[in-house]
Amino acid sequence: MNLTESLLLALKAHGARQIFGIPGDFALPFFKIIEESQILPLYTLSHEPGVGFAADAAARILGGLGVAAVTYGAGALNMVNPVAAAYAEKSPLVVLSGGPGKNESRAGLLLHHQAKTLDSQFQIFREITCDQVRLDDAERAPSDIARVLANCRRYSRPVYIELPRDMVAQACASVVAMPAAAVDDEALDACVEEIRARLQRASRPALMVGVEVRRFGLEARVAELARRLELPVVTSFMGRGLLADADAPLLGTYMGVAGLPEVTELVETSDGLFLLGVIVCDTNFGVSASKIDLRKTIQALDEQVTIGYHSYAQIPLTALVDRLLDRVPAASRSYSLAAHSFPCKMLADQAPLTPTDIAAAVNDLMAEHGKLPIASDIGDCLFTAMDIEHTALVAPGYYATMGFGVPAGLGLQAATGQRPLILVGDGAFQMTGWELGNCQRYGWDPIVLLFNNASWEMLRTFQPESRFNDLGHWGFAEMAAGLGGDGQRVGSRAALKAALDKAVATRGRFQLIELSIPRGVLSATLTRFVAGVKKLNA
Ligand SMILES: Cc1ncc(Cc2c([C@H](C)O)sc(CCOP(=O)(O)OP(=O)(O)O)c2C)c(N)n1
Ligand SMILES: [Mg+2]
Repeated sequence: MNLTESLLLALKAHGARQIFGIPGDFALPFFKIIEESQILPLYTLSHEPGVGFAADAAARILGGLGVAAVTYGAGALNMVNPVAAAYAEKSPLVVLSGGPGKNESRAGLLLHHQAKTLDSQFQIFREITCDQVRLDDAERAPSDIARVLANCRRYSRPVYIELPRDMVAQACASVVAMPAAAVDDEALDACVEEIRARLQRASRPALMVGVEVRRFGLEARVAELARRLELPVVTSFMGRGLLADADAPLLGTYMGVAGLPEVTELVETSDGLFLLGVIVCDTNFGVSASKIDLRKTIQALDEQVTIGYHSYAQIPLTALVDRLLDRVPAASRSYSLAAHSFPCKMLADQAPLTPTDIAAAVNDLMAEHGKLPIASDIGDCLFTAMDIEHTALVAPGYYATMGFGVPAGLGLQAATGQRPLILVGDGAFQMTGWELGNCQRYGWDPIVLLFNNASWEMLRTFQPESRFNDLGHWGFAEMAAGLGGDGQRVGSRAALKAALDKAVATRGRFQLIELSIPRGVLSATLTRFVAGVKKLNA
């Protein structure tokens, strides 16, 4: 077996199900082995940001590893932003980069794709990954790969693997997975007992679930725990979509002043707020009407549990949830809450479109045809998603990079085989929407809702006087056919309903519905968000 095959088998054993990539001369040798070995399917896309976002989304939706394969220099450095997004949002993404062979630097020439030194790329990725390795020693490679992939899964953060092109076909032993890190049983018990005592003492305990619950595949167990503890559950903004299909007392998504009043009230008045796998960041908490005193909460994140002024170290979320379930008796009755009612039954008349109409039309579509997993870009399309029924959702809710939506939708379909719904603004579509041109080769057929307000509208809400937020009119619908799909521009509710019905009925080609939204017409959530931020900053 050669080094690349050993690596591919290890990736598969650690939960990778496909590779997204763009080759280059430094990567051709290992791409050849990927293609010929058929250990993992390879999907090439058109621009490395799309490769990174697609691989990230595949990791998020499957709870496995996402794999992004690129060439050295121009390819890998083109993907820094998606890897940084994966790091910030705790997505287990593996970056495979080709690299110069051992002797190439000895010729004394600068190499093409070299930025500063031959090691610069490695140093850049050190900053946005939790572990890195250059596979320049076939003897050491199996243990190096085992360590790096174990850390990728354990910390749910990206890792960087550089494959010098003179190493990829070297004979190499298979990789033996590292055993899971030991957990101190007594510390775990003490931590669980203290959490239970805190929750029992609280008069208004509540559970907030965040991204780590999905990253470690804990949704069903956390739903069971919420039922047993009889805790109302909310998701963080980033955690939207969590527990969508679980039998859990889910109240909604916490968004402070921008969110549902009953959710805001529950979270901000709770005297026993249990943050499970929640990243404590501004998009999750920045819009709190009353500053939540985090010192009064229980926070479990990054293998640490903080209660008040003290912390328990090395308590993985899985071990914590499992031990809580061991200690909390099964519920005698099923505990559920009145589900929040979302906009629905859109009136299919000639009225112009608003984001709330779009959410209602999507809810009607899902009520009739079943839920669709959603990949959303940032912008008002993501705020609109807060009015869509709970369903699997991948979105860069915290790192907030544009360009995620379309490639992430392709990643979802590659990973799950399910047809996704993609929500994207016109500005973000201009960045990576062209990846739709790859759908035909792979038989992907997402339904794309393109929110066209001819504007960087989110920016305009903060700085309305700036004309540079005007994007002008791009004929996105007309471009769809050239990319191998079907496009339609709609400006009324009736036209939207008809376009969605046609899209659902058409399989095998992506369906792009360009939604003409009048300037300044915002979703209810973004309207509340902007008003809330202005009030908090006043
Ligand atoms: C890669 C990238 N570049 C720039 C930004 C800044 C930015 C926003 C965030 C605040 O940083 S929101 C926004 C406008 C988005 O426009 P569009 O996709 O059309 O959506 P909408 O019209 O709904 O706003 C920009 C440019 C970003 N988030 N990501
Ligand atoms: Mg826009």
